[in-house]
Amino acid sequence: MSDNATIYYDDDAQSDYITDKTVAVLGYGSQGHAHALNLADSGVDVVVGLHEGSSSRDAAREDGLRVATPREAAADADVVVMLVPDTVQPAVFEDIADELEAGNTLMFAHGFNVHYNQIRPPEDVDVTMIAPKSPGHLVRRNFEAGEGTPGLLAIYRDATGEARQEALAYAQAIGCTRAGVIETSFREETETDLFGEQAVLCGGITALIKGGYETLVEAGYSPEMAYFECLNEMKLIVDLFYEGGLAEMWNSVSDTAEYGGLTRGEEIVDDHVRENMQGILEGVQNGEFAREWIAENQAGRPSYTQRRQAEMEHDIEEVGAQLRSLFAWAEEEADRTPKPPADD
Ligand SMILES: NC(=O)C1=CN([C@@H]2O[C@H](COP(=O)(O)OP(=O)(O)OC[C@H]3O[C@@H](n4cnc5c(N)ncnc54)[C@H](OP(=O)(O)O)[C@@H]3O)[C@@H](O)[C@H]2O)C=CC1
Ligand SMILES: CC[C@](O)(C(C)=O)C(=O)O
Ligand SMILES: [Mg+2]
Ligand SMILES: [Mg+2]
Repeated sequence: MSDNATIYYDDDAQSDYITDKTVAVLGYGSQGHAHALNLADSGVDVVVGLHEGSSSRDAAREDGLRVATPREAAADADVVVMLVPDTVQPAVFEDIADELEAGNTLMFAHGFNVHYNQIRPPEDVDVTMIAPKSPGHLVRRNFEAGEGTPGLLAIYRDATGEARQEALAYAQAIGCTRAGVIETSFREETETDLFGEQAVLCGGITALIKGGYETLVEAGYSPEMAYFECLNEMKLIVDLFYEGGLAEMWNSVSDTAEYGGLTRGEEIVDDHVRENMQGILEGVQNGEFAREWIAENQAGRPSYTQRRQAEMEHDIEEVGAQLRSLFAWAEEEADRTPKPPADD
């Protein structure tokens, strides 16, 4: 553990810094529904802010929450949490900005818009972040199971002198201090999060899976074999990392797999791949990725739409859907798995 890491747990938080307040959760998607429901279960007064035509309004109401427009919710609240997609946050901020009063808090779960100057919050408002290091649906699932989700805390502006205590109380209310909350900055959270999702967690891993699958299928092996080997078993291997680090995985696999993996892994992720990772990190640090993503949205998302479609049409998706429907637990899983938002 690095000497200067500050990690907070339940005992470090005083719940009344958030239970005495009204929190407006703007958005009811992956993070929004999890924060709103966990806060409400922790005794916080929550209002969900969604635009009039929002398809999430019914879901929030059915879950027993009060729903208003983002402006009304912000006007009612002491703490406003931006949990709409990063690309729509600047417009939502413009809409609610004059409802923020001195001493209120504007909160984020990711620093993109503050770090890249797409949102400039007023000077007299606290600006904080509690960023769960997890997809939102697991933030809710873990909380309901009595477990926690690790998170990050960052203070961009402490106008009231109480920003840290309030953010910690919020982290406790959504279950993050059960697992541990690390203090960081908006810059560090933004850059590491973007790098991680591009190079490793989302981009890197899907490219590795598809590369392995295509290599086997092109060599004449059956798509079903390739699917199980390169995608399905990935989850089982990652579960071992999660439980006990790299060592638990290496202990659990055969010596043959361990020797093959230790000798061949670095042939795959070689110096060239590491140079590419450096390039991705530089693009995040110098703002090139942010400018590209903002321009992509301004242009109506042409590249995003085309790449997303191609991903959905990859053979591995068809084979996977067929195989998963045969799993004995498929029906139970389908009931438990939250549906993704329709258009995102
Ligand atoms: N996804 C995740 O697990 C993680 C996300 N984050 C961060 O959390 C934040 C939220 O991300 P995420 O949960 O993925 O977001 P989602 O894409 O899941 O948010 C969708 C929600 O936002 C609403 N919404 C969309 N457009 C607008 C608008 N113009 N005005 C008001 N509401 C709108 C949607 O309503 P409707 O149904 O009407 O479209 C829906 O309720 C981002 O900053 C993200 O980086 C951080 C950690 C992990
Ligand atoms: C890994 C993707 C993520 O950063 C997350 C779930 O933490 C995101 O932006 O959704
Ligand atoms: Mg993340
Ligand atoms: Mg992210």
